[in-house]
Amino acid sequence: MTTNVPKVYAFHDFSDVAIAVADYVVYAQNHALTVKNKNDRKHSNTSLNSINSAVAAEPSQNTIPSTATHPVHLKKNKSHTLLNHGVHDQTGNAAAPMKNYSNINIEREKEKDNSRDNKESPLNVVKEKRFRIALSGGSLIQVLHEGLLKRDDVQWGKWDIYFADERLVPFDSENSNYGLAKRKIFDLIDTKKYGKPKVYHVNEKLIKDPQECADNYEKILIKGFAGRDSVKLPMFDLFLLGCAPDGHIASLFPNFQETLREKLAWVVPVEGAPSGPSNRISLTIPVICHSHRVAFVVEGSTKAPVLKTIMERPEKGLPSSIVNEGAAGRVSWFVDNDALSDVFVTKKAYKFRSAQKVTVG
Ligand SMILES: O=C(O)[C@H](O)[C@@H](O)[C@H](O)[C@H](O)COP(=O)(O)O
Repeated sequence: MTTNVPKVYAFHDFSDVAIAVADYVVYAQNHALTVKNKNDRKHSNTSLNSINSAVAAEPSQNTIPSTATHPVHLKKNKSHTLLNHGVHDQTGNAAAPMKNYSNINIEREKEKDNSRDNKESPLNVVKEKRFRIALSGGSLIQVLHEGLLKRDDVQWGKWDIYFADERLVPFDSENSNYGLAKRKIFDLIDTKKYGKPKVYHVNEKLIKDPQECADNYEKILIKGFAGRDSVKLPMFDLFLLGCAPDGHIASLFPNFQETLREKLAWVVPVEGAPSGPSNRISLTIPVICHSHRVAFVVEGSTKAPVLKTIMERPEKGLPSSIVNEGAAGRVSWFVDNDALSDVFVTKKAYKFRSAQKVTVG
């Protein structure tokens, strides 16, 4: 694999991380809610070839079916990998392998953007824009709690919030990502003042069946992203990820090669997770890498060893290294100094982009 070095913003402590992440989120929000021109998406260069080459010990796979307008598994088997199952379009017809998937996708995005630019007045565009964000669980929720809730420029009413992953436990469990985000963020928003975000979580009734739950959540994403414009992959304005000491991001674990190699599904079931609740669902690497921006938020000394591997040994193919490669140029890391101790990487000072003009780190 080639080495793509992401931007790494270093901070003194957790509070500084929270302040900067909130600023970055608001910046992404403002960008998403403002008129875009066609050049805004020119960096939508998700490279499945890069992703392929970044997945350890996996032969390169360039030929991907392209006829379907959204994920193509009507009813999936446990394995979604391209080599293991038939591929169908929306009508259930077999789809023949065609040209390079990512190029077609980029062309379609460009065409759509051009046609939007031509047809819609700026006023209409602004009215219809929504900020689409994916959240992970874990300490990220506390970071957002501390950073976002005290700001008065978060347009919550224009947010569509999805989850990067979910642990398949009841929502009132302390392990539920949605449950945690609800208690720590959604329930605390002054909705009279800022509006109410649309929150898309898994169907709690399906938590006993990871495959069904993943399929159902994928349908929710398809409805949200492909309802108006058919798309091959959803494009989040911002995808927020943590990284666990064992290297997992969302619920994509190192050595779970089948889920890491997934090319077609937007959401996969995960069973037998080595840490935390065993059954989960997760958005996939192609979805993460297709996002307009990806930000990792990592704090604490327990993360230092894994960060060293991610930053210094990308060839190991940890999930975050795959994202650093697959979304190259759109990835930022917000990390405190404890997590960066002993990591050889160029650290940047974060420059505030939204209303405030402060520099921390
Ligand atoms: O459900 C999950 O397991 C999370 O989405 C997961 O990917 C999380 O982001 C990391 O485990 C980091 O969590 P911490 O920041 O709490 O270490």
